[in-house]
Amino acid sequence: MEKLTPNWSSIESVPENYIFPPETRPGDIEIPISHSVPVIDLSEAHSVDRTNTIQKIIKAAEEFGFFQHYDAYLITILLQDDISGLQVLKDGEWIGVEALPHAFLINIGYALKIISNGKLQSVEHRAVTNSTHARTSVAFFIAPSGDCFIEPAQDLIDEHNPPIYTSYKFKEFLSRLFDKHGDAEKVLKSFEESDGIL
Ligand SMILES: O=C(O)CCC(=O)C(=O)O
Ligand SMILES: [Fe+2]
Repeated sequence: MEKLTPNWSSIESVPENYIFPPETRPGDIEIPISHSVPVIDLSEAHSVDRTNTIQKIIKAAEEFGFFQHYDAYLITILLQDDISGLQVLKDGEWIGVEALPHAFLINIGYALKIISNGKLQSVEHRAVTNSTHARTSVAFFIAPSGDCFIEPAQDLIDEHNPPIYTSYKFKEFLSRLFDKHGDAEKVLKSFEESDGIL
């Protein structure tokens, strides 16, 4: 873990040239409400004949976009073109993230949320298609290996900040995720110190 976050507690600011002044930052986009988003029961994906579920997902992805989820790994580095489509869920509402060409968008994954002892939040997000312009995005996932132990970084733990999560092997997270049919919230809860219930 020390190798992953060597100077964590001493980092206080972001270099100036990495910061866009507020007036040049992209804004939020208003999201039209859709009542026709399909709901697909992913528990069927465990049955012997998964083809039907997979076809439903492919069709929904083509017509609507990429379903809502949290990223599971450390960070996702996302490169978008200038067609917006990414949306994040905040206070129960979907907010469109205006695309910023030539910039990377960094999403925090669950593993990093745990390493930061809950200081860094993972955000629920989705990507939607639009009927007039094709959109391309490239996601690069930085993932721990399956045998890597994920736990709150020692530098962030003291008497006032007890660890919120237990230590676990990353492959254990992935296998619980499959057991819980992709419900990452439930899985994360099972790794909380106060919970520990599978
Ligand atoms: O295309 C996008 O903007 C998001 C893709 C995404 O969320 C993912 O690959 O995890
Ligand atoms: Fe994602």
